[in-house]
Amino acid sequence: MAPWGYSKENGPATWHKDCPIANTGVRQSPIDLITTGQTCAKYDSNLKPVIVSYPAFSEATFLNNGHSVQFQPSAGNLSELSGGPLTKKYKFEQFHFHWGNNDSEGSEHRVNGKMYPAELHLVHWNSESPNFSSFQEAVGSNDPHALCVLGFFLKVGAENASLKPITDLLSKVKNAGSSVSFPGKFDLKAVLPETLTDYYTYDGSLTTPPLAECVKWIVFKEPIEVSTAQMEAFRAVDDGHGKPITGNYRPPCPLHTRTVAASFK
Ligand SMILES: Cc1ccnc(S(N)(=O)=O)n1
Ligand SMILES: [Zn+2]
Repeated sequence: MAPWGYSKENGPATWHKDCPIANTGVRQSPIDLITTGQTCAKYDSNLKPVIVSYPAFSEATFLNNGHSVQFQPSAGNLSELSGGPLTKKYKFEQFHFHWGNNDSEGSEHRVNGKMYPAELHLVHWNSESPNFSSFQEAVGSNDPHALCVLGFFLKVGAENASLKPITDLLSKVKNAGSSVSFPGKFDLKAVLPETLTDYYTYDGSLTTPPLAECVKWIVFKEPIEVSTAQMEAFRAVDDGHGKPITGNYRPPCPLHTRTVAASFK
């Protein structure tokens, strides 16, 4: 079968052929984050701020893998995540983005049905587990919280100077399969809001194949601003079939018996 993607022929509605869990899973991601009514996110006063320790990365690869662009530091990176709903320390693996071809679509998670133009995912794996010692092993571990992904919505506004080194590099990885070694240092901490206190959290999955149900999701309420030009730079990245990646986001999945917790009222 052709590798998965986001076109009619290989998009989310076809993924079940290679990944049955797409249709049979009961904790699939993304979801629509509902804030009022019956199945809405429930305030949990025990939820603490998320703590990130992200020393500036000095060595990383920026890759267009045909379905997203990802920033992956070398194995030696010491970036860590803890706090929030987590009971363990997680190691940073990579970050990547999901976006649409216009400002009314692009994010994977939605808030009361609203999509943002893009969503940033910071992927981490539990570095304290006795059952695995790498990201790939974590994905295959069946541990319900092997991974933790931080999701940040992007909205159009002022230019984001902290993300500029990334958006300026997009033209260098226009072709699918192309990658560049990231020039100089990148300060991911500067991209994020100061305080990581207001978020939704729930048990879910990877949003692309293998769709493994091993992710503790933490989706932050406050969007990050980027300029129209920065959004346009994402929309010029190609998918390997001579077309721009137009909408690399999976539609929302059923909540089933899950509940969503909110760290804020
Ligand atoms: C690294 C990775 C693989 C698959 N899916 C995801 S995602 N979109 O759930 O963060 N991340
Ligand atoms: Zn993602």
